[in-house]
Amino acid sequence: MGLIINGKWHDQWYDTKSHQGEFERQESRFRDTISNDNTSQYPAEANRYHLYVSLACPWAHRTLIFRQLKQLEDIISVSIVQPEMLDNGWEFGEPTSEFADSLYQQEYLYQLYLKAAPDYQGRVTVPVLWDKKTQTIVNNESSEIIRIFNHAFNELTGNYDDYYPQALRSEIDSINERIYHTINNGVYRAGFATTQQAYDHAYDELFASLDWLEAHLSSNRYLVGDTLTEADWRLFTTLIRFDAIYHGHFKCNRNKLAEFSNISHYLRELYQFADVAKTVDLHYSKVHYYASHKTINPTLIVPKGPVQDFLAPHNRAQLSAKRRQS
Ligand SMILES: N[C@@H](CCC(=O)N[C@@H](CS)C(=O)NCC(=O)O)C(=O)O
Repeated sequence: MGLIINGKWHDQWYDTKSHQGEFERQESRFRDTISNDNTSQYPAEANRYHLYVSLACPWAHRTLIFRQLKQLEDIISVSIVQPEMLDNGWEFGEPTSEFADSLYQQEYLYQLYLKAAPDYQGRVTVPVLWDKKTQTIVNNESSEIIRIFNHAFNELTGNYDDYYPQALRSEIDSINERIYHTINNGVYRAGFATTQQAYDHAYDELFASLDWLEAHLSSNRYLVGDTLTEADWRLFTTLIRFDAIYHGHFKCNRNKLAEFSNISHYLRELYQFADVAKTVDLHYSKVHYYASHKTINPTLIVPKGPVQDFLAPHNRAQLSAKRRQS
């Protein structure tokens, strides 16, 4: 893994030394939007935009879920990078492989970043929302890409489902804030910490939030009452990887999620929602984490377990019924 400095790729692990052993996530650089106004720089058009993802990455996974939920599969094409992220960062496969760069047949994702911006400095991350027409990156920040997918193409698809409804925005934003810091990024802060203190701090905040979540989900079907929102999907992509990856690889091991009853049922409900299960690939995800992070797992051995059944029944519908009665 590495980053671009002055137009060249450098193989380099995260710099935690300058932050007392804490992992700090880099701000995303490309922050444009797509709108349904034809005069905008990036108007909503079918077959114009392309998504670059890794199936392992929880941030990229959010965008795949929104592509699925909002019925954008025929309008927005996708390329998937290879699971391992090694000395050259994210890599593509041979042009005939399932991991090919179907647009430019490049070898590495960093080449795409340099194509978009020859002056780009920093880490090369997925997801990337690419404009085939102007050949540049529209946006590489998952929280913004999902909002683009939530509404920009509604008139083209006829799908008006809204996961960020106006009336709930302030509640969604404040839940997102807590979950981003302590859970989504919290597992990374624990796993990439290079001092005991930084790890302990991230671990404590993570499990305090999971305890809060378990209690919250005892009387709320979703994060924001009875309405399924983007806050749930943002959380889902971390929860689904938790027992298979973060519990062992990132040392988030006070409990397995399977030990939290409400969280487990909630997770199964989300997994079983529409075609969301099609976006989940835990084998590929395990290969990415265990076989890429040499500093954490030097043998690069990928564990076989755990055995999990996300298709087992869940009890979440009873909760909405109960709320209606009370
Ligand atoms: N803020 C970004 C974060 C994306 C991100 O960090 N992706 C990881 C994969 S899970 C990545 O590509 N990391 C490469 C690196 O850090 O060098 C987003 O949410 O879109």
